[in-house]
Amino acid sequence: MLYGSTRGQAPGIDFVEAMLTGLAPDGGLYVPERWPTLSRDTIAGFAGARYADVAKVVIGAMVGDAIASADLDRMIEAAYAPFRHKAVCPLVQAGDNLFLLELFHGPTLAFKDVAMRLLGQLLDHAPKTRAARATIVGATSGDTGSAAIDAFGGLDHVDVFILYPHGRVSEVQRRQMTGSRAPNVHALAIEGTFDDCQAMVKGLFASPGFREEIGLSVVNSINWARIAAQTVYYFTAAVALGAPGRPVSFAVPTGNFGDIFAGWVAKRMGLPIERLMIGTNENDILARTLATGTYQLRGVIPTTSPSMDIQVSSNFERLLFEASDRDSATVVDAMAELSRTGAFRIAPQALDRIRSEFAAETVDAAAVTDEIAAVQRDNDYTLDPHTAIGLRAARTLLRQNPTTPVVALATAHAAKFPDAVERASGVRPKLPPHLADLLDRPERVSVLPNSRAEVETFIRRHGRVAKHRA
Ligand SMILES: Cc1ncc(COP(=O)(O)O)c(C=O)c1O
Ligand SMILES: N[C@@H](CCOP(=O)(O)O)C(=O)O
Repeated sequence: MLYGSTRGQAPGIDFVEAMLTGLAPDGGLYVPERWPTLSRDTIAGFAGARYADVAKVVIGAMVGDAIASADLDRMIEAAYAPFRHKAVCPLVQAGDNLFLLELFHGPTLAFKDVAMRLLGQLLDHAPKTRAARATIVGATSGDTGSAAIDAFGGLDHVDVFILYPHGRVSEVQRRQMTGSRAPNVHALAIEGTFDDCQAMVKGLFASPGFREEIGLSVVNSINWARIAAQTVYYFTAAVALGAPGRPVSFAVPTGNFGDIFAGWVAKRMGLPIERLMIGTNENDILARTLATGTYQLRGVIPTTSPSMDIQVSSNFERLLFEASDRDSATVVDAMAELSRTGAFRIAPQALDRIRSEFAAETVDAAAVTDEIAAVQRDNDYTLDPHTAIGLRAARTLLRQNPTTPVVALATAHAAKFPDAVERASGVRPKLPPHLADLLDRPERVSVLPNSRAEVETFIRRHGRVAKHRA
């Protein structure tokens, strides 16, 4: 099982190398050279299975022989043990043929835990087997960072640097990052947007020699291992609703396009997914792209769903590669055009393919408020603003086709965004007991300008891995 870059200029490597490398040396994103598939019988066999057991099969197909299966199975068991719900990612009914897939039962209350807990296990295992030490970086609009800090905090051969946009995350998200006492963890508040943070992370990989010097990897969904782990819950949800005998659609609140791309991967592996619905907030580059065929950057607008205040939707590169018959020259040209002009056009055939599998809806702040209020009133269920976007988009899909079940991904616990939720519903959601003292924990954070050079210097100065390697 080998992985190659969407930009076609990096040698094929196995799953573990792809995970440790993060971003390919040519600036592209790793994808399997050949898509693994699961037979109809295998998928049917997931009915009633434990989440971890489904994960062993689905992730195992993507890992190939890069990790001994007994080791992988052990790591998967350990990854999902700390989840607060026995089903790990339970499905709850929200209406006729309408379901919520709760992905927030991990330690930091967002879907990021599902992949990050496993990544923590895999990265802890990999340096021992490949004799490496690692420096992990991540750009976050709040959730990836908290999940990474929780998963990697305290590991002694890994340093973690998380870049978040100063003043643009919720208080709970910020404190989850700045409240860590682990000496290997560094929360960096960058004077810029999430897109600036993500550009800086990508820039660190392009900085001559830096990647090798510090053993750099990244925990965003540009890392293939994140996508692989996020694929599993599409299988468990669809099978619970009758797949493979019955198609299912998904509505996904979307920012960096990682979570919904994992759904596309599940479909490519054999899961009968009818439609993948992109739900966006006012930062609606993906909805505009589907409507016009032009991927065009605009300034980021702060919204009540801050984790999705993203314009540069990194994983769209993977979809573009697939929709363009895996032609890396098309991707290279598009990405060059994007950096030169802030936009690129998608060829008509590729656009048709994308439109045949995906739909998109922009859900503005007023609709988010309505959705939270209505679900609180009608179902006595408290939505977070990101989940409200997914659910609103799911209702649209259901109106178009009431016979196919639609699953909306519930990507965060309402308590991560208590102010927006209380304003909409009148209910102030409480943090679960393990985070009850979060707002009293002392904070540790470094505020840095939007400058790659300054971040690079900070990592060299504060990273134990960097010092060890020097
Ligand atoms: C709570 C929440 N929902 C949805 C998303 C969107 O996910 P993705 O970036 O994978 O599209 C994010 C992060 O981007 C998030 O943190
Ligand atoms: N919403 C994310 C943004 C980064 O997304 P990722 O899935 O690519 O890590 C966050 O909360 O950090």
